[in-house]
Amino acid sequence: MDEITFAVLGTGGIGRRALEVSQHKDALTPVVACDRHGVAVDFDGLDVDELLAATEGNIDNEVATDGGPAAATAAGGVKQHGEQQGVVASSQARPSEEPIQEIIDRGDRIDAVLLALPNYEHDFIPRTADRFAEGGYSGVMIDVLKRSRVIDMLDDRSEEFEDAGITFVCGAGATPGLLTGAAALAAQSFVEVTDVDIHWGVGLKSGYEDNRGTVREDIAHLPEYDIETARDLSEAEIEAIIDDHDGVIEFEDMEHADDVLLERAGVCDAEDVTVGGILDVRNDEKPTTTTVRVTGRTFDGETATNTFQLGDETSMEANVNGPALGYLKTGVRRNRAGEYGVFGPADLMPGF
Ligand SMILES: NC(=O)c1ccc[n+]([C@@H]2O[C@H](COP(=O)([O-])OP(=O)(O)OC[C@H]3O[C@@H](n4cnc5c(N)ncnc54)[C@H](O)[C@@H]3O)[C@@H](O)[C@H]2O)c1
Repeated sequence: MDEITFAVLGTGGIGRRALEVSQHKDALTPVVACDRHGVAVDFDGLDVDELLAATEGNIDNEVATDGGPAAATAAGGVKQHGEQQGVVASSQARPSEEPIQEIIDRGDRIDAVLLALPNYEHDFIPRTADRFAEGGYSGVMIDVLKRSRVIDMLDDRSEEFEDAGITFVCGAGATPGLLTGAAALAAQSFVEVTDVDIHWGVGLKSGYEDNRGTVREDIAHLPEYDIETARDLSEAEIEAIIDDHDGVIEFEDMEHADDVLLERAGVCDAEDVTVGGILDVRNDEKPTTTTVRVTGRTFDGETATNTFQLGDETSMEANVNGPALGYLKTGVRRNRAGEYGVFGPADLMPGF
C-alpha cells in the first residue's frame, strides 16, 4: 500500500498512543498532531518519540472542547509538569488559537484524520467533520466515539461526505470498533442473530493519569449521571465517585454504538445488543475478560453462541489504537477506490 499521511486531532490519552502504535504499522506517516492549545506539523513525518517524551505526564484533558455554546469550564485541565502545556511542550509544536483550522487548511496533503477528541458535546465530532467538508477536505476521517446517538448525526451527513469525497469511518476504537467487527464476523455462522452481548474489562492503574478523559466519559454512563452532569464534575468529585466504588466501577446496559453499528450493517436489531463492562482504576489486571457473545440460528436449524475474547494482557490503549489505525488504513483503501460516505466497523467486515 502507498504511504499514508495522517493527522491526529487530540493528543490526549488516546491520541498519543495512536501516534505510538502507528510506528508499528506499515506505511503510516503522522504529519500533524494537535490538541486544544497547539499544533505540530511536519510533512516529512513527525518525530513521534520526541513528541511523546515531551508530552509525557503533560496531557490536556480539559473538559471544554471547542468553546461552543455547550462547552463547560469545570475543573480539570492541563497536567502541566513542564514549562509548556500539552502538545506545545514538544519542540515540533507551537501554540495556536485555531489548531483544527490549521489542519483543515493543510487537508490536501493529509490522507486521513483520526479524531481522538472528547465527546462531552455529542455533536462535537459531527461539527468538526462539517468543518473539514466545508474546508474542501476529501480524504478519510475516523473517530473512536462511543455514543450510539452520534452515529445518527454522522449518517445524516452521508450525502455531504459523499459530495465532498470523504470516507468517514465511525466508532472504530475497541468498543465500539474491534468488538463490533468481531461480532459481525462471529455472526456469519448464523442466518438469524438473536443476541449480541459485549462485556468488557479494563484495568487502568498505570494508565489512569493519561486516561482521565475516558474515565469521566465512562462515569456519564452510570445511571445517576449523564454527559452534562459528568462534564461538570470536578476532579475531586470524580475521585470521590471512584472511592465510593473502591476503584471498581461496573456498567450495565451502556449507550454504546455497537448496537446501531451492528443494525446498520444488517447483523441484528440494535435492541438485541447489550454492552456492559467493569473498569478498575486501581489495578492493571483486567477485572473481567472482555468477551463478545453472538447467539443465533444456523441455516440448518441449530442454535449456538459464538464467543470472541480478548487476551487479558492486552491494554485498553492497544485495543483502541491498533484497530483504529487498522480501520484507518481500510478507510484509505476505500477512499482511493472512490467509495465515500459513512462506514461503521461492521460494514468493513464480511456482510449478509
Ligand atoms: N471506542 C473506544 O473503545 C474508546 C476507548 C477509549 C476512549 N474512547 C474515546 O476517545 C476519546 C478521547 O479520549 P481521551 O482519553 O484521549 O481524552 P483526553 O481528554 O485525554 O484527550 C482529548 C484531547 O482532545 C483535545 N481537544 C479537545 N478539544 C479540542 C479542540 N477544540 N481542538 C483541538 N483539540 C481538542 C484535548 O486538548 C486533548 O488533547 C473520547 O471521546 C473517548 O470516549 C473510545
